[in-house]
Amino acid sequence: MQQLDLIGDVRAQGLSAQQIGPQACIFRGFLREDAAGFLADLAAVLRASPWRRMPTARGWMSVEQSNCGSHGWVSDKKGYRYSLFDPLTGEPWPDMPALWRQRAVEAAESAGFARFSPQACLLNRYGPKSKMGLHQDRDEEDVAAPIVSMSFGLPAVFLFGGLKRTDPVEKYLLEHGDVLVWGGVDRLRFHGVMPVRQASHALLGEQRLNLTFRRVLR
Ligand SMILES: O=C(O)CCC(=O)C(=O)O
Ligand SMILES: [Fe+2]
Repeated sequence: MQQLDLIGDVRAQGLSAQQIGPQACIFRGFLREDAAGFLADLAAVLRASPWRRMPTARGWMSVEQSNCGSHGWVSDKKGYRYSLFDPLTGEPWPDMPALWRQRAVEAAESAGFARFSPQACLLNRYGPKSKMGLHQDRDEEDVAAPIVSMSFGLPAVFLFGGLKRTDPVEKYLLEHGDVLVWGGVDRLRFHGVMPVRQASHALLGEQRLNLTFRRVLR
């Protein structure tokens, strides 16, 4: 089993890495210096593909979502899938900003996943009380690639379960600037987000933003 081998390097850069599974790791404050750059890019992404709430077979997502990259994750009454086009505009999704891609690739590499090449970035916007139920990320054909997840704004409690829905879950606080990477033997673990507590973040106000970078096709 491949273990994280670059935690030493990350620490040397003044960042702390918290291993939460054999191949899962939280890099605390990884994006501390990048928030302004990410927010500038976010405005451009959202001009092309605005926030929207997606329907599911059983109701509505509690988060607002968008995508950038060549592929975007979409949900409707028929189910979940990746699409080359934004169903709201009929246009391709906006490009993945270079800074976002670069930091996602660096985080993956720091967690032991070299040559990560994401095709999709799903954007989630959590207002107060928004949550995400336990699920697996399994709409991607390529589960050899990790998921890289970036958090900004209000903190949230991330639930990290096992490979079965009924396995016990661990709880980790994800804060502004944290990056979580999970892959390999941890790639299909159930996970979710507890309802975000109402508060105001200095930069982002009453919201939490989460970006997940995914390799869709092999
Ligand atoms: O918001 C998060 O931290 C996780 C989001 C997530 O699991 C997803 O978009 O599939
Ligand atoms: Fe997920």
